[in-house]
Amino acid sequence: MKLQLALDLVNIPEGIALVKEVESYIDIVEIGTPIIINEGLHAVKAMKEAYPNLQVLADLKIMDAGGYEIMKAAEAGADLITVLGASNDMTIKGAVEEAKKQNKEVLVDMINVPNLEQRAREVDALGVDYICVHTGYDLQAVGQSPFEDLQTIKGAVKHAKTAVAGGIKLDTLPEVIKAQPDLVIVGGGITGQADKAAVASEMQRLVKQG
Ligand SMILES: O=C([C@H](O)CO)[C@H](O)[C@H](O)COP(=O)(O)O
Repeated sequence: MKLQLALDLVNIPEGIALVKEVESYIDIVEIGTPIIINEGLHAVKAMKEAYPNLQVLADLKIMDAGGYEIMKAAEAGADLITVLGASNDMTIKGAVEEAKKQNKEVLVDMINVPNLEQRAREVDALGVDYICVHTGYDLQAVGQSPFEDLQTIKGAVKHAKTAVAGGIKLDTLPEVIKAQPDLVIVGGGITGQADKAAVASEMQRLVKQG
């Protein structure tokens, strides 16, 4: 099981400084969609240059032009790139094909997919690397969480690795780990804490313990 730190509400220098505090406790650093909107793929390039030993995920949430957008993120140094589960199969196929060419991984974000179990099976058959259940900020704000969705896809996905994101904190991490995802994604649960290193270190301990 791996731990991914999601950076969303910082600029490039703030993100690089934040990762310095938790570098040894995380496997993957995510350049979140808000950062990419603000800074472009330069943020991915800057993070990879600053931390060549960490994997960098570009949260592009690709919805169309799968192959082209994967190619651009790969050029910037991303190791993993997100594509939306709600996009067309042709988009996901194009993304997977290009990612394989570039030796990169595709994480399909199932945010707002209504027929989760069926779509997870379909996406799994397209050869993606990860399928991720995700409760976004707007649904977290009305009390939703991704925990039940994780159970749903665990029963449906046979080939891809599974991932979970959306409001995970230190106190809810044990419940998440029980469902045995391959990847746990945490944003505010680390970035919003006063002692980020202490929280990330404890999260790493729990994740490694499985
Ligand atoms: O993907 C995310 C969100 O849609 C904003 O882009 C976040 O990175 C993801 O939800 C993890 O962050 P937290 O919910 O703060 O853990």
